[in-house]
Amino acid sequence: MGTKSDYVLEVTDLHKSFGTVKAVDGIGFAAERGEVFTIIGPNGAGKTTTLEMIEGLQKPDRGSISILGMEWGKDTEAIKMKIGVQPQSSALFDLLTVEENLDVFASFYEKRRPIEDIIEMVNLSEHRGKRVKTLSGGQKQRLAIGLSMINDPELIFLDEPTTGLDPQARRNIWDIVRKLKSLGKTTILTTHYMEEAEQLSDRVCIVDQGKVIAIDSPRALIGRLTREREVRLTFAGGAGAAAAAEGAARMGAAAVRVEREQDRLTIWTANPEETLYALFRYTHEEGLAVEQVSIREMSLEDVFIAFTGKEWRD
Ligand SMILES: Nc1ncnc2c1ncn2[C@@H]1O[C@H](COP(=O)(O)OP(=O)(O)OP(=O)(O)O)[C@@H](O)[C@H]1O
Repeated sequence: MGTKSDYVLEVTDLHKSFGTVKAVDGIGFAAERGEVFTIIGPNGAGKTTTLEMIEGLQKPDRGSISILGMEWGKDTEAIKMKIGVQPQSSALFDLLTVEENLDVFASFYEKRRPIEDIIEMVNLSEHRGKRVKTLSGGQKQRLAIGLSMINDPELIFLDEPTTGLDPQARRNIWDIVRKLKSLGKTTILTTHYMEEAEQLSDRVCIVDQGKVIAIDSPRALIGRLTREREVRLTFAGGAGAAAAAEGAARMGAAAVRVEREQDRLTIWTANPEETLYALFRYTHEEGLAVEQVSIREMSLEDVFIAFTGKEWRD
């Protein structure tokens, strides 16, 4: 982590307005070589506009973008050789086969990754001779990612590669992102799926209203949340047993808040272990049977809600 030369992409104070709408309002970040860097944010946060400026498709009103030390305008052709942008599915040639699509895209570049390699990497060996129009949504997305790799780029942009795919198809795409990482590629990802961001990202950048709200690893972001955990218990003895345990839980020093609904007890505590230890000692002494117990882990979704004040929806 850290020295300036490790940055593959540096974005500084980026601005872009459409009329009175400030789509991007001072966004800055730097992505390190080999990491999966994910931008998440609510609809309209400015993710696509940011990516399109980085990809050279839109011109910023203000701010700078450095890609492998190069700049759009000065080093345009050189940048194009070094980056890979996943095309929209609609940009694929429907009547051509998987292999023919790769051939066409390959013809745009001098430096190429062998097509054989790519087909294997995106797991399309069995479908190489099929026309694009006969492929499933997930297969098309895999081909699109394959096309972004055709020039063997160092930096790859995947804009919502799994949107609309079923869970298995999404996981197949995750495998490809992990393979890219194992090859040492840097991936800039956007997604609407929190679980995906949490699973795949080395670092996550939360964007809201054109601004960066937080950047860190999923673990570190979750760690910034309050340390309280939610502990839930149900009791075989029903509401009476839960009420007795509720009294005991309220006596415990670690519990911040206790709620009971029928036979279910919910305790918010900064120290779940201590809380449970004290509570189990009590239930054991009183002969109360605990039926179920769980501690809810904080997720990236909780982080998102805490930082943006907005509910998340897939
Ligand atoms: N070409 C344009 N003309 C006018 N307004 C635009 C244009 N492109 C984007 N905007 C506005 O800029 C804001 C940011 O849009 P952007 O598409 O970058 O957000 P996003 O985070 O990618 O959203 P989503 O998650 O819905 O894809 C929105 O308010 C959007 O309506």
